[in-house]
Amino acid sequence: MINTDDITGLILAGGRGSRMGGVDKGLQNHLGMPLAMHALLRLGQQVGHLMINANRNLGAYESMGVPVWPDAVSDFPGPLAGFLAGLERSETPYLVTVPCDTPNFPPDLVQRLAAALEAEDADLAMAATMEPDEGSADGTLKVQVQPVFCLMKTSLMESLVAFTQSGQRKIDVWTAQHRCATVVFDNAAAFANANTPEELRRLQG
Ligand SMILES: Nc1nc2c(ncn2[C@@H]2O[C@H](COP(=O)(O)OP(=O)(O)OP(=O)(O)O)[C@@H](O)[C@H]2O)c(=O)[nH]1
Ligand SMILES: [Mg+2]
Repeated sequence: MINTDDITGLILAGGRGSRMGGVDKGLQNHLGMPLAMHALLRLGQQVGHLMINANRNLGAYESMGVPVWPDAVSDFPGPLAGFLAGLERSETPYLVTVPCDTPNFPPDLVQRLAAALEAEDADLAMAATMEPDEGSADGTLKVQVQPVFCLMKTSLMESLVAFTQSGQRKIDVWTAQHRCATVVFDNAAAFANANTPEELRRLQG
């Protein structure tokens, strides 16, 4: 069994927040706390170590009490830059990522990803939900991967360095290079994320 103490949890807060008007999304207030703090408290119940990946307002993130690491690569190349910062800095055999804009992610996220990774002898495990298949008229559901909810072996660092250095940035292209487990969570609403001010308001009921 994977021990929680062998897992570092990484909050991904390094994006541009362009759909929210370019604000630093992790610092936006949600029910009295910054969004990133919600993620930190929720993930803190599930892992032994925590860190934040952010590229702006580093002092504000540092005041949340865990190490903060910016992307090593500049120019906001996407979430994989956050994965890389986490892999470079974590001192445990496993790293799990969650985005800062999804405050209600499942409390058993890490436990289920870890169980699947072990059971399938995989290198990575990603969350997924069942979502309406837009190509079909009869309400068929299809598996929608949630790739920023990802548990991975930290030994994947060299692979990700090579991948990003070759100029690639798509998560699914990188994860497809490795043995990957997928865990479907029934509660799709738990993965509702705030990309726009309106979506953030909706999460506040
Ligand atoms: N480190 C890092 N993280 C990123 C980058 N781009 C996106 N992310 C993170 O990846 C997760 C999912 O990204 P989005 O929800 O699209 O967030 P975003 O990029 O801030 O927002 P948009 O600019 O509106 O797409 C969020 O947790 C972001 O913080 C990046 O260039 N570097
Ligand atoms: Mg998002």
